[in-house]
Amino acid sequence: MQIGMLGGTFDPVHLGHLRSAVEVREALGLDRLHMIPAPQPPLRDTPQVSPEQRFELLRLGISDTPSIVADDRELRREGRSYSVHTLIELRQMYGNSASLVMIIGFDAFLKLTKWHNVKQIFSLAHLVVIDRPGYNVPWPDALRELVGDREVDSADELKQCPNGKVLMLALPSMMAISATYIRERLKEGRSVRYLLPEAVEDAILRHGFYHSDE
Ligand SMILES: Nc1ncnc2c1ncn2[C@@H]1O[C@H](COP(=O)(O)OP(=O)(O)OP(=O)(O)O)[C@@H](O)[C@H]1O
Ligand SMILES: O=C(O)c1ccc[n+]([C@@H]2O[C@H](COP(=O)([O-])O)[C@@H](O)[C@H]2O)c1
Repeated sequence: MQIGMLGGTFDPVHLGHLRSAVEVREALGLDRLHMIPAPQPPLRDTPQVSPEQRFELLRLGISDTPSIVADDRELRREGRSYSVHTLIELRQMYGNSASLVMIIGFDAFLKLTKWHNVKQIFSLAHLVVIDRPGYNVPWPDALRELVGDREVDSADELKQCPNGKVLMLALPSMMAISATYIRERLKEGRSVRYLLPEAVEDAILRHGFYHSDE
């Protein structure tokens, strides 16, 4: 069995996240992909839109996409949303023989050396890094050292052991969409149509999320 985890602030979830989730699940042949909102993302300010509201937007966005689930497990934990704790829970849930894959975009990968107990992450899961437009930069030395000889060339190699490998993955449809761009446009009262699922856009406009108070 092969299980994926795609964590995020999802403030809000957008088509860059969702299309990546569909393509990465297909590319790796994942049996299930958990999309997990972080209530208190460790390396940034806690968003104004609450964890429950961001989870609800994610749930609306995923709708009934096969094998992709909105997972609220981090909402049930106190404190900073450290991925290592989430991976421990998923490992307990799926057992030691499942191949567990943590998926992050290249922008998040560039900060990986700052993550909590990052070496333990490799004892729990593989890491798959997906390309993100605008982030074609060289790896810092500390990151190269952390990855060491864990890098593999193909998705098949992730199936041969439960954890510890790193795969850099270019997906066919990279999207230059970010939540920052969406928040900025909403603040300016501009259209966000086709950047996120219609149901998510409708809910954001109905609740008045991200609009300017001035
Ligand atoms: N357009 C995209 N293509 C590929 N990966 C993405 C894309 N947008 C976000 N990701 C990845 O999804 C994960 C969660 O992203 P996050 O919720 O922080 O969204 P974001 O758009 O980067 O948000 P923000 O603009 O607020 O920083 C991260 O690993 C990030 O790298
Ligand atoms: O565990 C950590 O130390 C850690 C540090 C930074 C980010 N993360 C996780 O990485 C995911 C993407 O984070 P972000 O800030 O890019 O939205 C999200 O699930 C975070 O909880 C985790």
